[in-house]
Amino acid sequence: MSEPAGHGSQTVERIRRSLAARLKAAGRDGAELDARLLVGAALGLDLTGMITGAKRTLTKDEADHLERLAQRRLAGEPVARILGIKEFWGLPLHLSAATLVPRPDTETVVERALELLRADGMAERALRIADLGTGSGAILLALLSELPNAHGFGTDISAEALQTASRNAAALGLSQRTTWIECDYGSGLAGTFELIVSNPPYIPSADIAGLDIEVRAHDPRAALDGGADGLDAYRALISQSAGLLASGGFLVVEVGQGQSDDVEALMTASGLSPTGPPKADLGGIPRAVSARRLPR
Ligand SMILES: C[S@@+](CC[C@H](N)C(=O)[O-])C[C@H]1O[C@@H](n2cnc3c(N)ncnc32)[C@H](O)[C@@H]1O
Repeated sequence: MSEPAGHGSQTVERIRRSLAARLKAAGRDGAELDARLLVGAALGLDLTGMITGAKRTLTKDEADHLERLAQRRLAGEPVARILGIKEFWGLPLHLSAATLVPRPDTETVVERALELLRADGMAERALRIADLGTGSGAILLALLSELPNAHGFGTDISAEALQTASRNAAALGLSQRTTWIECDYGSGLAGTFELIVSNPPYIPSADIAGLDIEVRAHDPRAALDGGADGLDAYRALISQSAGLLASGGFLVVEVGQGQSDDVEALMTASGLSPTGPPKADLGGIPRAVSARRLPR
């Protein structure tokens, strides 16, 4: 058993509050939640454990462990990277150095895809779904969790990202309905798909140096860099998708701020028909652009 920390008054509650104050003073967003997550991780406590154990004193080992995690957060590392896990669509997803931390905005792509399939009565069908640039598998696994008869094909140029996605599928009991393929967007896929989704890299190369340290230093560059105008990935994957969509199939992609018109124009130029205005994220920014290969 380790010695209690020498500070005497380092109770779970006090150290959580003091860590939140340090994170706030350092200008880190979400300081309260981050402090709770880091204390929970260092002490192996869930929310209930933190409430019932609020008055207990930390051991020196626990205090040292927490301080190491705190220093990483104070230096700008996102909590999801420190913990190695992030919740997306209510699903806990493991991360690796090769995967983007899935963002809440990306749930807009999942919502739009489900709306389109459900409006068309397709949700119960044995759909084939492709996710181009799948990363942790976030979008694909969220869709499979909602569509009981669908099979998902996730592609990525990163073998390490695909290993992480495959591990996430196994942890969620979805392995049987997934196939992971290392290739350039849709180039390694065969057959046709009722739904293709993608959240590709879309940051213009020159803008990356100006991003917050949490993104610039901790998300993989291959997940961010969209080329000179940010649209390189869309040029590649939209024309590929037009050839892979089944008749009546949908393409839904995430876009960066101000990119929706250009991406819609690329879809139209590839013979796809927009399915309505882009779906906005919670901040009101057009985020999910969708189109359909019209049934002949
Ligand atoms: C913005 S991240 C999105 C990851 C995940 N879909 C999500 O929403 O959290 C883009 C992903 O595309 C992958 N990628 C980049 N270039 C690619 C290419 N040429 N072909 C396939 N995947 C690519 C990256 O490795 C990364 O996993």
